[in-house]
Amino acid sequence: KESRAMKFQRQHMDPDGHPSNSSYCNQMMRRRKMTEGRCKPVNTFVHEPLVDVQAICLQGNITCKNGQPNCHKSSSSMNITDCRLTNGSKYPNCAYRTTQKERQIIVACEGNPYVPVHFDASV
Ligand SMILES: Nc1ncnc2c1ncn2[C@@H]1O[C@H](C(=O)NS(=O)(=O)C[C@H]2[C@@H](O)[C@H](n3ccc(=O)[nH]c3=O)O[C@@H]2CO)[C@@H](O)[C@H]1O
Repeated sequence: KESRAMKFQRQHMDPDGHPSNSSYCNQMMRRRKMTEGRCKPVNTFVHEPLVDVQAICLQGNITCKNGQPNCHKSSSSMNITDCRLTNGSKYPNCAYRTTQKERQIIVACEGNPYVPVHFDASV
């Protein structure tokens, strides 16, 4: 069974990648298995070393969107790509808009070791 930490990495980590073109999201959402059964509407990939994203959990606690207190915001902005389902998209042909951004990211951390398990938002 896939751990929550490994699920976070599958869904959100792409340290060596970057959207070279507009099909980055179409390819990566399939490759990382987020278009099975349904097209995941929104997903962010982070183009930073895993250790830097794991270090976010050491930042001060902030409240997550779901009200839990185990979220943390990165101290600096990070290279990310937002993938957002387009209006004309029809399952199983999940069509995404690829947008590259530099944003601080907010993740939820859990467990021992205390690591990212959920991507909350970018700001
Ligand atoms: N505090 C917590 N502590 C621990 N666990 C927590 C906590 N909160 C939730 N989980 C868990 O995480 C799991 C999960 O998949 N949550 S999810 O909201 O659907 C993820 C969002 C995110 O993947 C994506 N998104 C969204 C915005 C953006 O900029 N970029 C971007 O990628 O869209 C998704 C939907 O918004 C679920 O099992 C829930 O129980």
